[in-house]
Amino acid sequence: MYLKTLNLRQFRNYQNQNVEFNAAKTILVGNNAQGKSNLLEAVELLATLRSHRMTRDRDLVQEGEAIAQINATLERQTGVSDLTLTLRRNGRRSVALNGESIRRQMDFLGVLNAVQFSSLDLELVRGGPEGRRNWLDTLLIQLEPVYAHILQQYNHVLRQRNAFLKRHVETLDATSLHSELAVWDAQLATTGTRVIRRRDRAIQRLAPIASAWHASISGSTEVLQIKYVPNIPLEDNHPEEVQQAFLAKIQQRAIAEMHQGTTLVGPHRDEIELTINQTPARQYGSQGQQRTLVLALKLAELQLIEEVVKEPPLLLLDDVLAELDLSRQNQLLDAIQDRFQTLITTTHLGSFDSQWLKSSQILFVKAGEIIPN
Ligand SMILES: Nc1ncnc2c1ncn2[C@@H]1O[C@H](COP(=O)(O)OP(=O)(O)OP(=O)(O)O)[C@@H](O)[C@H]1O
Repeated sequence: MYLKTLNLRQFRNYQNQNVEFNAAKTILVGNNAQGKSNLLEAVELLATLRSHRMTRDRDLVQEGEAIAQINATLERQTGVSDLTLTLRRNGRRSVALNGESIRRQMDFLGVLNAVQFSSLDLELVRGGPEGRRNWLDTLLIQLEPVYAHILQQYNHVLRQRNAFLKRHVETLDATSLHSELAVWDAQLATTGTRVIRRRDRAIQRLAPIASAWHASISGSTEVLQIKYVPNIPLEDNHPEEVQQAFLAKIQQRAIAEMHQGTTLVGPHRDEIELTINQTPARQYGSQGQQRTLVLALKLAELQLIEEVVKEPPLLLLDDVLAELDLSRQNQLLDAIQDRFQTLITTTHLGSFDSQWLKSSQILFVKAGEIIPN
């Protein structure tokens, strides 16, 4: 797939900016805080309706404005699509495809696919499980857009169950609490099972690809394993069995839940374990080795999305090339070649190979404006 144009209106520090992409690789150059990452973030939003920066919509809308709009034309094997995402300070969003407004956001997801890679991704190794769950969920949204809906339903039930626990844990006796909770338990188990099974399937597919990339980058000296460790024990990926295990665990933890007034069981407490040579990646080795791991994950995401959607997704490289040593840079560049349309941000062109510079479109970014070369 190929992103042909992008228009940003009142988005972050862009007032009204058109960009035409005319090469497989576009390098956005500029000093810090000029708007390079903002542009990549806009593309990420079109692909996933999420931003890895975890910002609220009111931060995406330009200061002093009520509405921001991101518009793009995208060429796919099936034809050209026009995507529009409108963001509002009050958090309400609307999406349109080819000028027609779309009611369900999941019908918008899956039109543009992109893999985003920034230095924040190192948190996948160093940070807590929430970051890894978010990463996997964002990938799943692109592999199966219906997952966005499934996750939303689960989170909705989870919030309501938590609110119920908080409200009633002190006012109801244990028997009434149990019987009322049973309704929420059933819904939590049904929606949660859908989340768990999809996360499991995605990791089953991603893990071998990531391990292969990792072996190739590290010269086979290190073995990367990615393991889905669901909060509900998962014997096999059968819906009834997962659901039963879910309900059994809720029973086990009932006293603790009442004591703490919050839901302690379910995929909001899942972990995705990353190990290198059987040691947790967080504890294993240098920053360089952790970067190799993240690079392997990103290359695996690219490959898996391509396998599933049958077209190469875009790659958004936010200031990461300079953080990789030369050999890893070359591994990445070899893997990309001209197959994946790539948008790259950098503060200086010095770290780029001259072949790359020759074949790339170079755009200068200054204070929310793009100045062509
Ligand atoms: N809602 C907003 N309204 C106006 N300006 C904004 C808004 N959100 C962010 N900005 C501005 O955008 C700029 C940050 O841009 P961005 O994060 O894209 O930086 P960058 O060019 O990628 O640089 P770096 O290398 O530091 O990441 C800052 O000047 C910030 O003040």
